Amino acid sequence: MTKIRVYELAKELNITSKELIKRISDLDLDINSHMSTVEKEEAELIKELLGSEVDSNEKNVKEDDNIEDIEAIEIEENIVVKDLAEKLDVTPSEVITKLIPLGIMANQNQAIDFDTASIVAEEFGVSIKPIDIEKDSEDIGIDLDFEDDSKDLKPRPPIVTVMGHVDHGKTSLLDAIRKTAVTEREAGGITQHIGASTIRIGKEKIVFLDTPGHEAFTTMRARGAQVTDIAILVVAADDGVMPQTVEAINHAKAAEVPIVVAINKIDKPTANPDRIKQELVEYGLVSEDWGGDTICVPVSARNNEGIDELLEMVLLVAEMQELKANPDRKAVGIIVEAELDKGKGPVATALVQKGTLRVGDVVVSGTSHGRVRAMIDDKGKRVKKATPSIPVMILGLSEVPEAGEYIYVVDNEKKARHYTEIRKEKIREEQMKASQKVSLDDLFEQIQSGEVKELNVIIKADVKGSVEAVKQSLAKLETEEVRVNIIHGGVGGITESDVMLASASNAIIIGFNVRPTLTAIDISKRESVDIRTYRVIYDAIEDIESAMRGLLDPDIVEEAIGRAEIRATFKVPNVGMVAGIYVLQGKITRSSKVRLLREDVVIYEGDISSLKRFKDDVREVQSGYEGGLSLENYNDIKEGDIVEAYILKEVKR
Ligand SMILES: Nc1nc2c(ncn2[C@@H]2O[C@H](COP(=O)(O)OP(=O)(O)OP(=O)(O)O)[C@@H](O)[C@H]2O)c(=O)[nH]1
Repeated sequence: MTKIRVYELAKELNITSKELIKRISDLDLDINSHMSTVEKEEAELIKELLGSEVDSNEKNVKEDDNIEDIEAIEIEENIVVKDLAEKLDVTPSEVITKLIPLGIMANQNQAIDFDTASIVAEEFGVSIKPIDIEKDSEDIGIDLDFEDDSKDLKPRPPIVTVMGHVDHGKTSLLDAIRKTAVTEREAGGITQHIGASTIRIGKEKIVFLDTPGHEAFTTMRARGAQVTDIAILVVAADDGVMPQTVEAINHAKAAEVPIVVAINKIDKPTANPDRIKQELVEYGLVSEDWGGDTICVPVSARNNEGIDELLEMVLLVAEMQELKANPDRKAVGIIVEAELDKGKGPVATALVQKGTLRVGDVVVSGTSHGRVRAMIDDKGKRVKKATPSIPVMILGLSEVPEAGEYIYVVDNEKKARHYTEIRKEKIREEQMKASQKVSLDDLFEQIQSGEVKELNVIIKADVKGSVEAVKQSLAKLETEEVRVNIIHGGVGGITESDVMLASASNAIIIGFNVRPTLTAIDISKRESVDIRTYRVIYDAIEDIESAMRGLLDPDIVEEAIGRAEIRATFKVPNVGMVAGIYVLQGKITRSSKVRLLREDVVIYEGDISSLKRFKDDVREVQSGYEGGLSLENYNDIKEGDIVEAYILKEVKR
């Protein structure tokens, strides 16, 4: 049932809320006059009963309460008694006294809702109205950040991320870089892990992010922030381009960040830098000495070879990017890491993007705010200020902000608190909007309304051939309204990283004969990323084509009901292979359909032929229990395989 606020109804009737409440109780209706809202029907009834009476009294009311002359004061949805008193220019105890007849025993630090506040305010002859969140957040946005005049811009150090396949030497390279660049003066400092570090080369500085590149990219980009200026792609010269190398390339490309390639481990006898360059061509990275524009530097992180040259190249690329910021203004930065420290309370590392952050500044970041109590740099030193690009750990925040959130300096703590209130509201709105990400189900409407002009797709498959085949077929689906963009294709299961990339790029994920990991499923739900898995390429193409035309049929969708791990296998004469299972999540039922997964690749899809607990046949085995299972006409079951159980349901689109 729809509810109407007493305060709004009073406004409509042109009387005060207090007056309205009094009249409702005079009318002797079965309505609780202390409620801050009434049902819509009740409101209609009240209007009918009071309408004419109110009209004739209108003038008196206005004169009596004398509130029209005073401009309405804006207050938040919930306001602390003390703050309300301040706004009304009375003492907190005066407010508390007015609350008692309303049946509210509050102390000065307790919050009351808007409607109660409006009744109290009227007692003091003041009219209040709720803050216009939309308008206000815009105002505040302008207040927090603004375009700088180009004449105020000064060069700033580049912020660099190191990316690459596992074991290709990301950590070793970062270590080698730090060692090479440590100057005499800094040598005494103990490096502190704050999530990013600054190194000095002559007069220049470079800032390195510690977080593995693609995580830094995706979590931040998913929140709309972009911190990285340049990506160093590490490729081991003895191993070549591997799945995570490709992933890194696609992440950097999606974020439009230039790549400098470090061909690592050239000290190894099996190193073959030319083969790496050859392999990179396939991904659009053509080395300079081969006529392209990708800088490739051979290095050995182990022997400190080529590091100077690599850093020089990074500075060169930075120079071409003309990275600039205005250092003389209120600071704006991005949080790259944050945690709750037992001794220090909430701590967060911020990279200043523009302006200069100083100890004593009042800051807000998402729903966290506070006065900067102290700042610590990556050498563990206390510093008083941080200029553009420079990472510092900040102490003094009210709560742990999220990585990827912006942090702004504001005028005073009151403004900071006010902003966090608005942010909380925004976050609720954003959570609602998250469900508006692209999905096949509503693709057509989104195309029609002009919301989607490009359909971004990530393809994961069990073999490389499928990835290529899908890419080619999808490219043919382009229409005038919508372009199909394959932002990443790779071999293997659907991982957390795929989901984060999809979320950051508003993409859907298509899997062939592969399945998402449990974490990937969790995150996809949180980030509202649409994951579709198929066994046949044709089905996928058909689905996307129909979705683009708004022709998706009512569909049979599957609902995952549980997962179990194969803990042991036994050959049983006349039965075949029987597997000892442990149910990890949900349940496995005798009638459910199942998939057998090996490293997230689907190797069997079908039915269960028997399900047991000890010696007994059972209908289901629940999470946390062991059982035995065999598959219909299938015996290639191995320890470590995963059984995924699901049921099929018909849904209307
Ligand atoms: N020979 C040789 N070995 C290297 C070189 N750089 C790194 N390694 C070795 O390669 C292995 C992996 O190096 P890491 O730096 O841990 O690689 P990583 O990419 O950070 O690995 P993850 O953090 O697991 O993704 C280690 O055993 C290093 O000692 C190099 O230049 N030459």
